[in-house]
Amino acid sequence: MAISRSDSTSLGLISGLSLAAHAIKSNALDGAGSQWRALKQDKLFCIFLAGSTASFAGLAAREYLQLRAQRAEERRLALLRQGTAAAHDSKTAGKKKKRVDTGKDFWKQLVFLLRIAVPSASGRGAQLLAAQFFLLVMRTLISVKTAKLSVYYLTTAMSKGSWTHWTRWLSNFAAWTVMGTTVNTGLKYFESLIALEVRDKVTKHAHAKYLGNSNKFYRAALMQRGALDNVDQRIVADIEAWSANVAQLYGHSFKPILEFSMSLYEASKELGYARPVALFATQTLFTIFMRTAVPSLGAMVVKEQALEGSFRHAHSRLVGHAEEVAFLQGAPTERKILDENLKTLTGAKGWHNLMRARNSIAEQFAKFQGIFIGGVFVHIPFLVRNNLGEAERIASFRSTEELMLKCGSNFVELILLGKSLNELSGYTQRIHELLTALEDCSGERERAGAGAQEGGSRAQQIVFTGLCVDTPEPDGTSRTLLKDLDLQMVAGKNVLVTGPNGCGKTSLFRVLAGLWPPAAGTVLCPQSELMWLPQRPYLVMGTLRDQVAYPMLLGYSKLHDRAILECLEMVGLTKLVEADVGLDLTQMEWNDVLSGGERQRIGFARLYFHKPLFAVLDEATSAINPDEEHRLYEKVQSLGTTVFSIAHRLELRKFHQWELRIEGDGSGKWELEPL
Ligand SMILES: Nc1ncnc2c1ncn2[C@@H]1O[C@H](COP(=O)(O)OP(=O)(O)OP(=O)(O)O)[C@@H](O)[C@H]1O
Repeated sequence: MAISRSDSTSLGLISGLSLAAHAIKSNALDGAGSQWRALKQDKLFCIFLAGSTASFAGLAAREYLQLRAQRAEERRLALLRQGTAAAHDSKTAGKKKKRVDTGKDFWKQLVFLLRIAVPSASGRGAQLLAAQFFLLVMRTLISVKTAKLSVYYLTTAMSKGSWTHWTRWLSNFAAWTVMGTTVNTGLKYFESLIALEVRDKVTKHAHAKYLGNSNKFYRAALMQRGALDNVDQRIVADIEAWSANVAQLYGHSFKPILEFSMSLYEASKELGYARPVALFATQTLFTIFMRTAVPSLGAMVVKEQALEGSFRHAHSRLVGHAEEVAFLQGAPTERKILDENLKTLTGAKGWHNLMRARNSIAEQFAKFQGIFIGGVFVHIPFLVRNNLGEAERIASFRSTEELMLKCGSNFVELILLGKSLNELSGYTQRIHELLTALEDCSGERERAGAGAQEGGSRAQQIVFTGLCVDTPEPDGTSRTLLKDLDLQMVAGKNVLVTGPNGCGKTSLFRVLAGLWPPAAGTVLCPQSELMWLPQRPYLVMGTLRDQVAYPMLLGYSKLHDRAILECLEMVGLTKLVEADVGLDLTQMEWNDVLSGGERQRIGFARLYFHKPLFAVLDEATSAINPDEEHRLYEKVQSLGTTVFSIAHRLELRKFHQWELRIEGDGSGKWELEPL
């Protein structure tokens, strides 16, 4: 099969190209004429071509004009909103857009995330990557060998009419088919396993940061800005897309590298190295030039994911407030809000698709240019070679051409990996931003923690010393709620906190719990001995038992059932314990099946169950009738829990020894009086 290399390369590159140029010059008219004649003979095809081109162009123009109008309207609205949070967002989004590319930052961020995804060289992730690598090498071997042998045998069989060669082709084809199918299936399977493994590791890492000991999820919810907006979207959707992209890129970057090198090696046996090298140098230059014309896919991904997040958030809000909206008959308004969100999302995606089409033109052009130039480089030596029989010439040409085509398409694939990396950079930035922002929250927490320290040996009391509390305004401007508060709270001395709405009653306890950092001063508090009962107690997904034991999750364990039943009895909720299922009773959403008063009673049952030394009762009995309220308070006292209460009802004063009155006039003034 092989022809001597000196034969094939005896024609120099330049002289070969000048021969080709001469041939084109002499036959260009003939080429164009033959195309024209072929078209004229096929009128039906011409009509179809003209019709479909016209309708495509019409549709594309309409889409373009619509999207342009929509973008102009969005820009106008953004200008109107200037100075508001929305304008702030769009400005920061604009800044972000510039930063998304595959530069140095991207590689740093990617390495940072990959270290989380594959933490050790012997772990499951590394094993999967190694297995995938061997499969990739195997597939490349199969594909390169098949290309060369198959084409050679088949072309020889056809040109010589040789059954022997045809049978060789058949057995070769059958053998490689079985192997190829197995390897390709393995590759797909391992790609999905890698994607899952990467997602699992990165998501768990994000969960650990988000839901670690320091209430970062609370800060994330509080500071819904920048990297902490749509945390759910980033953790659920972005990490999933990033993992799938990484797994796909791993396979798709090794494959072209391997296939390119092996095909080039095989083809060089016929063509030498000069032609392929010249070919790929041309292609590199061409592709670099084309890439300057394409937009940044990373920036598009960032924007799209942010809009997806907002759309999802709008839906979640409706689910969370379904009852209020239904009472207010707000469905048409909510629909408008959701449709507006959808419109912004589809508008942005539509525009991006148009930009991607530009990208695709550049890509397709690069591919066809590769095939064209590749073809010319391979065609010339065989066109001028006279020392081969017809069958031999065709067989050698076809098998070499096949290899060079493989080389070419892999080379283009390799260069176009830039596109996939560009898309990946969008997800990478969003996830990296989130993890870094969660890391930064620690600073806040440390500052908060500096205020709300564990009491140590003084664990039987809560002490505020020179405490100042400011609101954490997202734009950096804050208001003073409390100034220089000195208060020592000892066991058995309950404090009633009063003041006008918004004066900072709850905020004082946010600082006490370490959720907000104090503006100045310190708080000493036995955190593990403090419990908070809000107006709307949180109900966890789980059994009735879990509602009482929260934050302990007992599930179906009956270990504490007696105590839990007693607590439910004390708050008058034994009716919830159904005869057949008992405390195993589970509801999809407890908030939907319990009334406001029942929810507050669950809160008290929880308090009785845990018996903390201190508790903050923040309007915790607002939905309970006064008689019951008294009994609940008496029980709290008898269990030895000292309380801070925020309450407006005068009847509750008798359960407290002190009143802390906050002025709420912006001066931060307060008064402490015995009751
Ligand atoms: N996350 C926040 N970011 C910025 N400001 C906040 C935040 N949470 C509360 N505030 C502001 O802090 C002030 C005090 O709020 P706080 O909840 O402590 O009021 P309150 O005295 O408990 O009021 P009420 O009696 O109505 O429950 C309010 O003006 C409120 O707008």
